[in-house]
Amino acid sequence: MTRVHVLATGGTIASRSGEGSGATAGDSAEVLLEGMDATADVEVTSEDVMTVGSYRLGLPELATIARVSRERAEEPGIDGVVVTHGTDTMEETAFLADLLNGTDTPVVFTGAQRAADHPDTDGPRNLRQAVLAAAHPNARGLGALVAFDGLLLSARGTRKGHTMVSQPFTGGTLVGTTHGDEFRLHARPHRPGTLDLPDSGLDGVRVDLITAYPGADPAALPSAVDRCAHGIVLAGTGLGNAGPGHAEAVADVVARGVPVVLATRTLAGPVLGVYGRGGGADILAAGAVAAGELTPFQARILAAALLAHRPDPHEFAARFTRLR
Ligand SMILES: NC(=O)C[C@H](N)C(=O)O
Repeated sequence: MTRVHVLATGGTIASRSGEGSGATAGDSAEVLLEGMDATADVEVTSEDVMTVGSYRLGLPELATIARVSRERAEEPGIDGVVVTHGTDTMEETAFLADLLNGTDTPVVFTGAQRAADHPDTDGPRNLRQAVLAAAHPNARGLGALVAFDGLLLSARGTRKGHTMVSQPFTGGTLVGTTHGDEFRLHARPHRPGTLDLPDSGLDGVRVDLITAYPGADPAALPSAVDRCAHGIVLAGTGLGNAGPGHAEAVADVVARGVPVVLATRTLAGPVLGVYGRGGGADILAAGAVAAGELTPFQARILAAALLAHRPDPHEFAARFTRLR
């Protein structure tokens, strides 16, 4: 019999309104599975990793979740792993899990937009679809995925694009769809490679995200380094541009040994060094590494995972460019 192992981490799928200051995560994996309709032919086991809203997570917790997901994926008796997680930062943890997953066993993230005690909660349905996708033979080798409201998206490239609708995720590759108990594979996601974390995980690693906007102060870059950032992601405008002073600020922090990744705050498309006068061409010439098509949030996760190994700047640039 196919076995799927569920890792619960919290989020709205595990939250109830209760009394007091708003919904909080509290339901265990066991409670989540009690609310889910049984799945014929799939044995479901589970464990609790943590029980928090994903807006409270830091990099060490992301590393814990991603590592446990990989360890379970490596277990011979487990055919698929499901991670229940808050939607706010699912795109970060799922991408880290994708980077770490060198096995053929899929790791399928899911959650809910409406709390467990909401009359129209979407959690049990999403969980069931995630379990069925994780159990499916066609899901093998797909890395980490996000199953939500009938769609299965690649972890790489996806982002939360709406605060409250039932399908909040956008971007990424549409890998498959589920309809009832039927799962269909449409495409295989682009996965350029995997990596390991050191024993210390992401403890102590700091990567700051700085956004370009009209009138933005380029001093945000050196002050991030003063506050001990090991790396910076600059979310530029459009193709990866920023206003006066940013290219010089990039050159300054790169000279101090702190890598800068140039991403775009635009929803889709690659970073390209097209514009001068401080635009992307100058920022890349100042030593920034292009994020390619990675979102700023996922570029930050890749940068953190690489910086955990304390690479020299050339090694960082080469590994980032290979895995982006
Ligand atoms: N829908 C959700 O799961 C949002 C929740 N606040 C979280 O990210 O934990």
